[in-house]
Amino acid sequence: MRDALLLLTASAVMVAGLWAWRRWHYPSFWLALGFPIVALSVRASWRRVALGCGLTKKRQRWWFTTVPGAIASTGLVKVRRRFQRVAVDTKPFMWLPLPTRHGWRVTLHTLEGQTPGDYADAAERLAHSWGVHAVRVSSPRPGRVVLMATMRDPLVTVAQLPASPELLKVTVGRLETGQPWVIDFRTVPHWLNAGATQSGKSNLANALIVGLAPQPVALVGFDLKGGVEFTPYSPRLSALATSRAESVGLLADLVGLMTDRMGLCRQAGARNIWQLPPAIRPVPLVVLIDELAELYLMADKSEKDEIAKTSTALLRVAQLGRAFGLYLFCCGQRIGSDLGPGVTALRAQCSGRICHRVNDPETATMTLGDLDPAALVSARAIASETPGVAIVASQDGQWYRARSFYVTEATAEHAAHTHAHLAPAWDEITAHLPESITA
Ligand SMILES: Nc1ncnc2c1ncn2[C@@H]1O[C@H](COP(=O)(O)OP(=O)(O)OP(=O)(O)O)[C@@H](O)[C@H]1O
Repeated sequence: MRDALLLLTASAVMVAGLWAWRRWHYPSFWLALGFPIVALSVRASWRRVALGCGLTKKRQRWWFTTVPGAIASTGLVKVRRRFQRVAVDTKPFMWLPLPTRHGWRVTLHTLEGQTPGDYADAAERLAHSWGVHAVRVSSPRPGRVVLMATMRDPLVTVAQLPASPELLKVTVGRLETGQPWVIDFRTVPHWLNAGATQSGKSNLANALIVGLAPQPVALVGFDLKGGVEFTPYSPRLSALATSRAESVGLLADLVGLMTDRMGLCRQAGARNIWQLPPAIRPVPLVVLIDELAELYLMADKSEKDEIAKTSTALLRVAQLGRAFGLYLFCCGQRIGSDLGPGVTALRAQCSGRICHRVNDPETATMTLGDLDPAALVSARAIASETPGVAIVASQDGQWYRARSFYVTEATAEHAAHTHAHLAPAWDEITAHLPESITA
């Protein structure tokens, strides 16, 4: 019976392999030999693995068992086989593994009382048992979990940045599942991008600039590192603030712009700018902030007022900006409550979270917040040899390991110069604002 099942499984995985080959043109070795062997060994060892990883449940079953019987004339105890109810370990039902680009995936039926969290807790144990790089858990519907195994780290090398033709949507890298890592501002309007120095934050901002530069959007920069990061991209930026004083003015403009767009939407009976007719729809605006902490740090008390204004304005943009086409991408080495209550409130508004390599667990905790604790462990494990690798809280509500495409400053600068003619002038954008705001 067991052999027949294995034979059936082998034939099915061969068919699955052929299908995958036709679809993705797999290397024939993995298809013809590697995957069927792996799939068979996964199926064959599932009982032991599930038992070892604590994923089985005791169930009462009718079973033939051996029980001691009468004492024979030789003095030995006779044994009898009896059909009786006993508690046996039951494993979750496993479907056939299917090949994926970087390994395989398999669907399981959860046992009563189990949740996807139980499988997520066991993911590391499963990865070690199967000898794979990582196992990720998702749950497409109640009662089912999908285990996605990656054979080796797919983030060691990632390909080149592809074109991003869709408005406000940029493919910035690759997820460890092999899928593209997409930053879609219309789905997740505000993002926090944290990481220690040399962890790849600016590289990600470069990827965004290259992706957004050919699109009909206005880009606004806040570069409190004295402008060293964003000044080379100024041809494509509609406005750039490089000091605290300039930031206060630019943020006041942004708040004014938001209020103006609110009025426009109200008059047209629209809930957001996307419901306005294209002829009167204002241009969407992506605000890139490098070194967020610089906006909040206070050298002496004289800066208190400026910081309060900055903090309030930025929070208002984060709270109300989405409907009026204002999107935030905030980068920083440390984004914590020690910078003041403004940062904590801003963080709560940013549902997109990216955590590169960090130096301390608190930064990972502050960035990834209340995500699965495994995400924090993963963030802490990012090696300094792999800049650009990050933990991303994605729009599907899950977290992923991902790596941005390598985009040099020269590439971003070239994109900024090539598409400079698409940068709307700031005076044009703010033309309707009252003098008191733009002054
Ligand atoms: N995705 C990537 N792939 C390969 N190399 C990368 C990647 N991202 C960054 N790097 C490398 O890491 C270096 C540091 O990256 P980056 O300047 O983006 O870090 P950072 O976090 O902005 O540092 P800082 O805070 O000091 O400005 C870059 O010079 C680049 O060579």
